[in-house]
This record gives sequence, structure tokens and C-alpha cells, in this order.
Amino acid sequence: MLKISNLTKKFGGLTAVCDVNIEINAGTITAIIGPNGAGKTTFFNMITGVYTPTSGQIMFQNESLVGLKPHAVSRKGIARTFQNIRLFSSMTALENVMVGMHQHLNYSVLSTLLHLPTYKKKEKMAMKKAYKWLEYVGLEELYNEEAGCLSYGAQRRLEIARALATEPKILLLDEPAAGMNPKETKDLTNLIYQMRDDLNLTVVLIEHDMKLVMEISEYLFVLDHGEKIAEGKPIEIRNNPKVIEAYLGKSAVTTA
Ligand SMILES: Nc1ncnc2c1ncn2[C@@H]1O[C@H](COP(=O)(O)OP(=O)(O)OP(=O)(O)O)[C@@H](O)[C@H]1O
Repeated sequence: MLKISNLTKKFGGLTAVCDVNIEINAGTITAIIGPNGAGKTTFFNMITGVYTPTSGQIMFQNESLVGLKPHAVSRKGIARTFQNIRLFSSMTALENVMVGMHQHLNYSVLSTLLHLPTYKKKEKMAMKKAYKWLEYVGLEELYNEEAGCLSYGAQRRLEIARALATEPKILLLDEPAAGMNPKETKDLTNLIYQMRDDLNLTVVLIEHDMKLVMEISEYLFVLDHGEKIAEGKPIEIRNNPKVIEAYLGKSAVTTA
């Protein structure tokens, strides 16, 4: 579904992502892991059109994404959440999800300005759909609450609802469990399985919570200093000396 070849991103003299090759199959749950500064978010930013790669190719369902702006990538069916939650904090939960949908609703400028019946009808439909997504992530009772007043776990779920509202084929989650308590993390795990199974979604997550990653991922890619140092199933990654070294230093490998 997603084929990334020889992807590189340089920021001046720093190579944040270096010649990375990754393939992600439809309907899988995949994790991208690696120590801080390994290049994981930069990698997501290239897929989603935030950064243009210095070189390399990103093919999504046999179409190149390189050079597309974020809204165009989203229209192709790739949605994401952010490491630092990016909600409109003074808007309600429902309104935040509606924002996610608007790029898919084609209003003419005139119908928007004049609030013509077509505009009103589409807005009503959007509201219903947004509510459905809130229900899906278990936030329907909080639909009218300001996003900024929601608990941390609820805000992360709201970001997921907003991403789902764009009806993606692939969902990229950047540290979805960061700051969550164990109960919220467990609920998140169930939600990820549910999204894959009910919505046929391909899920790619960047995550530091190793327990979650090892439990949920079918396949993992490991980045370190911008390079892919390993890939495989959880059991292979857990025992890979290069991965242990990247996380814990060389001494951890020699003493293991
Ligand atoms: N816009 C930018 N300009 C310059 N350097 C950047 C930029 N974005 C990222 N970097 C650098 O690229 C490297 C990789 O950063 P990135 O955020 O992709 O790592 P990460 O694996 O997501 O880290 P973390 O787990 O801490 O979020 C880091 O050295 C970072 O400082």
C-alpha cells in the first residue's frame, strides 16, 4: 500500500532521515520505533507533505506523494495525529471533528457566504457524521465540551476522531499513548484494533511505549540516527543486538 524507497531528508548539514526503504501492507498495524531524534517524526512529515524529501520516493497505491501539499495527501487517504496534540482548544469536540471533514465537503463560496440551503444541508450532514465519529471513539457525551477542557486521553481520542473524519485508508499515529495512564493506553490499544478490523484501516504508529508497541504491532521498523537499522516481527526486534545497542548502548549488548 505504501512503498518508500531511498528516502532522505537533510536539514542543512544534518541528515534526519537517510536512505530509508520501508513497505507497508494494507490492513496491517506497523510501528516505527527508535530513540529520540532518530528521524521518526521527520519520516511522517515527509509522507504527509509537511516536508519535501531531499531525495527518494513515496508511493501510495502506486501513486507518488512527493511534492504534494498536506491537504492533497489527506485527500488521497492518509490521515495523521500529532506528537503534540493539535486541537482547536476553544472549539467544541464536535466542531474539531467537523474541521477534519471540511476539506472533503465541496461548498461554493457563494453558498457558504449566503448560507444557501445546499450549504445548510451539507453542514447538517457533516454534524451528524462528526457525532458518529465521536461515538466511535467513545466521546459522544463530551461532544459539546471545549477541546481544551478534555482530559489528556480524551484529547488524543478526539485527534483520532478528527483524523477518521477524513475517511483515510492509512492512519499515522505519532506517539498516541504519550502521557496516557495504563487504563487509557489499554483503551487505545482496543481502539487501534477496532479501527483496523471495522474500518479496514492500515495503521502506522510511532511510539515509545514498548509494551504497547510489542503487543499491537505485526511488524516494526527501527530507525536510529536517521537510518533504518532493523525491521521484523516483534520477537525479532526484541532480540536484535543492533536495536538493543541503539536504545541502551553498546555495553548492554556485550553484557546481555
Ligand atoms: N525542521 C527541522 N529543522 C532542523 N532540524 C530538524 C527539523 N526537524 C527535525 N530536525 C532534526 O532531525 C532529527 C530527527 O528529528 P525527529 O523529530 O524526526 O526525530 P524523532 O525520532 O521523531 O524524535 P522523538 O522521538 O524525540 O520525537 C533531530 O536531530 C531533529 O533535531
